Amino acid sequence: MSTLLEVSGVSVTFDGFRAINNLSFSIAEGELRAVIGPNGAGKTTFMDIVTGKTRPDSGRVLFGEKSVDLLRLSEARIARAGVGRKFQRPTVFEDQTVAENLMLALRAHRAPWRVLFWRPKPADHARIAELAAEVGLSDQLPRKAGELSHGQKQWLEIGMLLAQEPRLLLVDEPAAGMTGPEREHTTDLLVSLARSRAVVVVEHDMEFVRRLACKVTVLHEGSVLAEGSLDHVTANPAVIDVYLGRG
Ligand SMILES: Nc1ncnc2c1ncn2[C@@H]1O[C@H](COP(=O)(O)OP(=O)(O)OP(=O)(O)O)[C@@H](O)[C@H]1O
Repeated sequence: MSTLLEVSGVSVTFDGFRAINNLSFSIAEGELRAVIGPNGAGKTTFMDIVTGKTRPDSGRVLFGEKSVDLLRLSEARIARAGVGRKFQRPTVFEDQTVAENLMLALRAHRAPWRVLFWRPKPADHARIAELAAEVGLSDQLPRKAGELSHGQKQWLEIGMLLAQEPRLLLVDEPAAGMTGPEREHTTDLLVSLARSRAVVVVEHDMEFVRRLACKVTVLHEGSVLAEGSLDHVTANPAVIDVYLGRG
């Protein structure tokens, strides 16, 4: 599989504190990857760098077959280049229906001058039905988003991100606040999304990570401490020492 994202030698210092320290790793096209690590390991900062919210002091972040340097692009251009990010808290429009939320996301995907003149076409309605089916909300399309369960709101937001057709989806702690069945649906959803795009999941819940059955990167003090299957990294004494042993 070819490389989609390559982070190399990235460092960020906040007020003299090195939050990301010479971080290097790569994500393949269509890969599902879990990123774990103790509080303060740099997981959020890593996502902030890839999405352009935080600018590193040094290093490179290359994306796609043309190796576009994301560090030269604005946040909006990074999103348009194919990087989507799902924050921990759902940010759907509560007073709009599920269908309207998806429609807004489709509309927002257009370049700013196009949004102004955009009117939904039959193909857009079909796309909304497709997006809803992809995240398991086909039977919820007429409902107000505010009436959905926490898990359903999260899936709706994922559906809205899919409207941008990302090639890389970054997902921050999806299992937080979900019921058992919602977690199961979310694992299945992430696994199925990764069939046609790369998905990077930051998560603390080890059972959730186990069910993803993917390669795991352990961050510690802003660098990669270990990488491999969950069984491989959780057997690593250094990982047990800094992360698992503390629980
Ligand atoms: N804007 C900032 N200014 C100062 N320090 C920051 C800033 N952002 C992050 N940090 C620090 O950088 C370190 C890495 O933080 P980060 O949020 O990336 O860790 P994390 O692995 O996501 O942790 P958690 O699991 O708790 O979310 C922390 O020590 C944090 O306090």
